[in-house]
Amino acid sequence: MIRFEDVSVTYDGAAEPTVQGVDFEVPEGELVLLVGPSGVGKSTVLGAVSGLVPHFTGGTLRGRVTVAGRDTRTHKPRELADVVGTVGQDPLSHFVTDTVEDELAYGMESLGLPPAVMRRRVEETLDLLGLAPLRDRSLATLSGGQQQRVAIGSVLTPHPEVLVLDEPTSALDPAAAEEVLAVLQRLVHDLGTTVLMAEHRLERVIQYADQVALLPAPGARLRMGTPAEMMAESPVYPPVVDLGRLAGWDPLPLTVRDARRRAGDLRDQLAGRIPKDNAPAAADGGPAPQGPPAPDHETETGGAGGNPGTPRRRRAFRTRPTPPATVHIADVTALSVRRAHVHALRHIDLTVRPGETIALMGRNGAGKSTLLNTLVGLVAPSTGTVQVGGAPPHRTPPRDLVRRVGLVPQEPRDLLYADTVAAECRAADKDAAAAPGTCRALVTDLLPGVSDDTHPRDLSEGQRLALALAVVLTARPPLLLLDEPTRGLDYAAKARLVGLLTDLAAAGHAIMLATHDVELAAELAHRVILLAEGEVIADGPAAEVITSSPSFAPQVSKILAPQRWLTVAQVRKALS
Ligand SMILES: Nc1ncnc2c1ncn2[C@@H]1O[C@H](COP(=O)(O)OP(=O)(O)OP(=O)(O)O)[C@@H](O)[C@H]1O
Ligand SMILES: Nc1ncnc2c1ncn2[C@@H]1O[C@H](COP(=O)(O)OP(=O)(O)OP(=O)(O)O)[C@@H](O)[C@H]1O
Repeated sequence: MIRFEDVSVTYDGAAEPTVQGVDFEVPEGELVLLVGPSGVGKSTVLGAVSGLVPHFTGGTLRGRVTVAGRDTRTHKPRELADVVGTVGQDPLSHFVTDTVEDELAYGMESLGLPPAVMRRRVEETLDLLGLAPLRDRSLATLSGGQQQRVAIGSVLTPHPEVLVLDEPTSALDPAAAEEVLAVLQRLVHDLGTTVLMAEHRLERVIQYADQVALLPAPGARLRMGTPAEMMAESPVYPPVVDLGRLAGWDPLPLTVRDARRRAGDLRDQLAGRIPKDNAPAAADGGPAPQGPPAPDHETETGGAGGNPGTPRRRRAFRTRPTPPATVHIADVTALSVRRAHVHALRHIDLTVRPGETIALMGRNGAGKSTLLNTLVGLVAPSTGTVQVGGAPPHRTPPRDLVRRVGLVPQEPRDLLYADTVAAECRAADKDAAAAPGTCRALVTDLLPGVSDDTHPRDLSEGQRLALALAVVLTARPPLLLLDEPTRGLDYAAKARLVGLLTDLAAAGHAIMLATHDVELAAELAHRVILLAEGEVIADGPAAEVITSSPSFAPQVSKILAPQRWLTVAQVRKALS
C-alpha cells in the first residue's frame, strides 16, 4: 500500500540529505510504527507519503514513493486526499473550520460524500472519540488533548485507506491514548486500513505495531522488522524493554503483561530494598528544599555539552545556599474558574513551597492548563484567590510578574517572537531587567552550539523548548510552570530536561508541570496533584498517587506491583 524505493530527501540549503536510501513497504492492513531519535527524519518520511514533502516543504525528493499505486511526486497532497489521511504534530494549525462538528465533516465535504453518509459518520466519530459533549464548541476554546482528538476524528470520517500519523497521542491523557489506539487497531483489523505512525512514547504504542521501521541515526538506513527484533537493537526503547534488558530477559518483553509474567525473580531480589516513602529524588539522596532562589545569586554559565541521556550538573542554576524556608511560593484558596459556560476549575486549595516539583495530571480537559494560566496571571479567578510571591498574579505588572513566575507554554513558539536566537535573548534580558547576556548564557548552557543567527522557527522541537525555557529562566522566577514539556522529545532529550529541572528544584525553585507523560512524572515529581473535572481528587507523594492509579502508574510500577518502584533507574541502583 505504501512503497519507498531508494528515497532520499534533501531540504533546500542543506548540505546533506535528511534521509537517504529509504527502501521499505507497508502492506495493506498493517500498522507500522516509525521509530528513531529526534531529528532523524521521521516526519520527513511521513511527509513523503502524504505528499507534503516536497510539495509544501520544498527540497528535492529522489527515488520513488507510491501510495495505493500513486506516485507522490507527481500527485499533490490534494490529489492524494481520497486515499491518505494525515494528522500532523500541531493540530491547531491544520484546522480549517471553527467548530468540532464542522471540522469532522470537512474532509468528507471536500470528497463530495452524500449528506446522509456524512451525518452518520460524524455521529459515529463523536461517540468513538468521546467528543459528543463538545460537538458545538469552537475549536479555539478546546484543551490541547481535545483538539488532538478532533484532528484524529477529522481524518477518520472520510475512511481513507491509509493513515499517516505524526505523534498522534502526544497531547492525550493515558486513557484517551489507549482508546484512540484501540480504535486505530480496529480499523486496521476490521477494515484493512494501513497505518504509518511516528511516536516517541513507545510505552504507549509498541504493542499495537505489526512491524517497526527504525531510523537509528541521522543518515542511517531505515531497517524494518518485528517490534521485538527492532527493540533489541533500537537506541530508543520504552521502560519495559529497559527493564527487560536489565534483568536479562529473552525474548524482551514489549508489554507490561509480558513483563509481569517474568518478574517473579526480580521481585524477590528487590524485596525489602525500597523505602516506603519512595520518591525519585529520595532515591538519589532526597530533594533539597531550601529557600526560594536568592535574588542576587551568581549566574555561572558556560561549559561543554553533556552526553545525551546522562545529564550533567548545570552550573548556571546553582544558587547561594539559603536557609530552610517556610515561605510559600504560591497560595491558592477556594479557586474557581469559569470559561464561557465551562467550570474549568472548582474550589481548588493548594500551597506551593520552594524546592518542590509537582506534576499536575488528569484527563484531557481536567483543568491543568487553566490552573497554570491562573498562576501566571493570564486567567483571573472567577472566585477565590491566587497569590504568587504574596500578590495576585493577574493584578501584578508584567515587569514584576516575570520575576515571580514564568510559564513555558504547550507550544514553546507562542513565547518566541524575534527573528533570531540573539534577538530573542536581548528581548528577554530587557523584559526581565537582567544583565545583558544573561539569557544568552542560559541558552549556551542548555543548547551548546546553537548559533546567534538561527531563526527560532528552524530549531527542532526540543531546541525550541530549551530556548523558551532560557527566556523564562532569565528572570529567575521562583515558580517555574511548564505545560506538557515532553511533547516531541525523545528519551535522551527528556533525560536532559529531567537533569535540568532536578537542578532547578535543588536550587530552590518550585516547579509545576502539567503532563500526561507518566514516565516523566515518575522520574521527576516529588508530589503529584490529580485533577478531574476541575477538582483536585488526589494530592500527595508521587509514589502514593501514581502507583495506586491504573491510568497514571508508570510501567515499572505496574510490572513490579505490589512493590512501589517508579523507574528503571531506581531498580538499577538497588540491584547494583
Ligand atoms: N521544511 C524543512 N526545511 C528545512 N529543514 C527541515 C525541514 N523540515 C525538517 N527539516 C530538518 O530535517 C531534519 C529532520 O527533521 P524531521 O522533523 O523529519 O525529524 P523527526 O525525526 O521527525 O524529528 P522529531 O522526532 O523531533 O519530530 C531536522 O534536522 C530538521 O531541522
Ligand atoms: N476559552 C475557553 N472557553 C470555553 N471553555 C474553555 C476555554 N478554555 C478552556 N476551556 C475548557 O476548560 C476545560 C479545562 O481546559 P484545560 O485546557 O485547562 O484542560 P487541560 O487539563 O489542560 O487539558 P489537556 O490535558 O487536554 O491539555 C476544558 O473542558 C476546556 O474545553
